[in-house]
Amino acid sequence: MTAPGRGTVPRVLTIAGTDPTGGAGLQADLKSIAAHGGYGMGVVTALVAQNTQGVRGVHTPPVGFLTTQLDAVSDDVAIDAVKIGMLGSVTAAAEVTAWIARVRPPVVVLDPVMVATSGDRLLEPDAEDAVRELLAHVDLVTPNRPELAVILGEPVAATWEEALDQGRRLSVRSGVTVLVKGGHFPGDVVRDALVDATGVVDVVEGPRVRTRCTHGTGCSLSAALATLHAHHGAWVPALAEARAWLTESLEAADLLDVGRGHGPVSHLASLWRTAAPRTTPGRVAAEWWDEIAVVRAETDTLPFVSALADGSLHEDAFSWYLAQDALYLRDYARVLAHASALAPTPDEQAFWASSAHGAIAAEVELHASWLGDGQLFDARPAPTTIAYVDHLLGLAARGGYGPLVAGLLPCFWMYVDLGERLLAGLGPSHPYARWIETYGDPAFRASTDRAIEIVTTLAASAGPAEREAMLEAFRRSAQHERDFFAAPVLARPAPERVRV
Ligand SMILES: Nc1ncnc2c1ncn2[C@@H]1O[C@H](COP(=O)(O)OP(=O)(O)OP(=O)(O)O)[C@@H](O)[C@H]1O
Ligand SMILES: Cc1ncc(COP(=O)(O)O)c(N)n1
Repeated sequence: MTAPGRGTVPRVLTIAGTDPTGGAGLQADLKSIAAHGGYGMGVVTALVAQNTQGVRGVHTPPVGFLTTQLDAVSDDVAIDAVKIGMLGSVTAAAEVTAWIARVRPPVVVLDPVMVATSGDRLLEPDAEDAVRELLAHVDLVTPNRPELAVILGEPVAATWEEALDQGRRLSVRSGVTVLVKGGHFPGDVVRDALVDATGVVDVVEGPRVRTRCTHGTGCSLSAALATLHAHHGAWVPALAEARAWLTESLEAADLLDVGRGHGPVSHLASLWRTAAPRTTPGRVAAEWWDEIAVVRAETDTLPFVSALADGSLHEDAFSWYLAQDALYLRDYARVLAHASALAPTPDEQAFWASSAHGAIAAEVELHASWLGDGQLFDARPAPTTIAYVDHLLGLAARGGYGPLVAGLLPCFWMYVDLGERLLAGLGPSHPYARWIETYGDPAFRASTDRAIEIVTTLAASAGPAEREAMLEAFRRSAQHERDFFAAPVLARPAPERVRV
């Protein structure tokens, strides 16, 4: 989706009553205007305490305040289109008529709201004449089947053809284009027709959507038409586009799960379908974990990991691995300390500092308890150790906090994952139980969860380039983890032994 250029977003004003549940009236109009690429503005005629089940009360502010609202908009903003919905009273209708006559907005659509879907009246009976007078000042009127009859002072049309005929006569009488709406006629196909005074009829058909959620369809359609006319400059393409949108919005309506009566349509369903999915820390975590699925599977099947799991790992190979781990931890601790230095918050600074302390303490512990004081072992860093450490030191040198902490994450995450699984299958006399317990430890899990939280929260709010750089650092560290586990040679020839 490209950003709209200057002057390409029509400024559309709705003059309507309210619906605090957001399905009809002014709230629905604003969503509809936005869904069609318009800038929505709203002047309130009446406050309606209603929900999807019915109307509980109507509060009409003094009509003088309606005028103040209308003037506040027109004194400041160039209006491209107006939609008029619920007027409620004679005085409100007369006031809006006077304002329209004065301001002469380029396009005016009148939805002559009289009765809600629930059956509650939204227009005082004596205001019907005032609505008829307003007709002379509008470009399109969108009555439903009963409203068409009331405006003409005739019985409700029994058939679609009768409704079309009523629409034609209303257009001749008022000089206004009439949208005859077929929502109230039975059948699998729903028809709407634009009828003008010359007798031209343009019918747009669509499937009837099987849903109870039709609250506010008339409001939403008329607001869509006002906005789309500002885009297209004509009613027929505006209606075709609005109808296709309304069908999609009705199809998605049940998913909203709003209210227990006639729910609202899903005004933004089409945008939500095509918009990029929202990035959340949880989604980043799931995607990144999935991203290294192959590397994790390769790690799990390494001979070293299998032998460690069943306890058959030769002591020499384990010692060699531990020595590499100790060498790695020295630099890993330095890089964690670097992350602490770059951290944007005291909390994160403390976390990385404490992790740095944990890593170097683990190195000291490895020496003391596993490698033995004065024990000889091959202490030169293996190529895999050098490569992993160089990758992390490179991230630290480049100075970006995001990629750096993303690169630090696999050492937490892959270890805790492996440690927990090894711990779950640990037999009673496993020779490396104590070492495995370090990584399956709940405290290490808690640190890992915090590291995941920090990194994924950062990635979720980062721009695409930064997020990709973070993912790349994470991916490469995961590969280094795998290679680190692949490095020990299980049946080792007598190694060259030096003292650390
Ligand atoms: N179930 C449905 N499936 C498809 N389109 C529908 C359905 N119900 C209504 N519509 C369409 O919604 C629009 C409004 O129709 P309707 O004739 O119900 O007007 P309304 O009574 O003014 O609406 P409201 O429910 O807001 O009072 C029309 O375009 C109509 O064709
Ligand atoms: C403020 C206001 N305006 C219009 C309607 C009609 O919508 P519906 O007929 O779908 O209830 C309404 N219920 N409330």
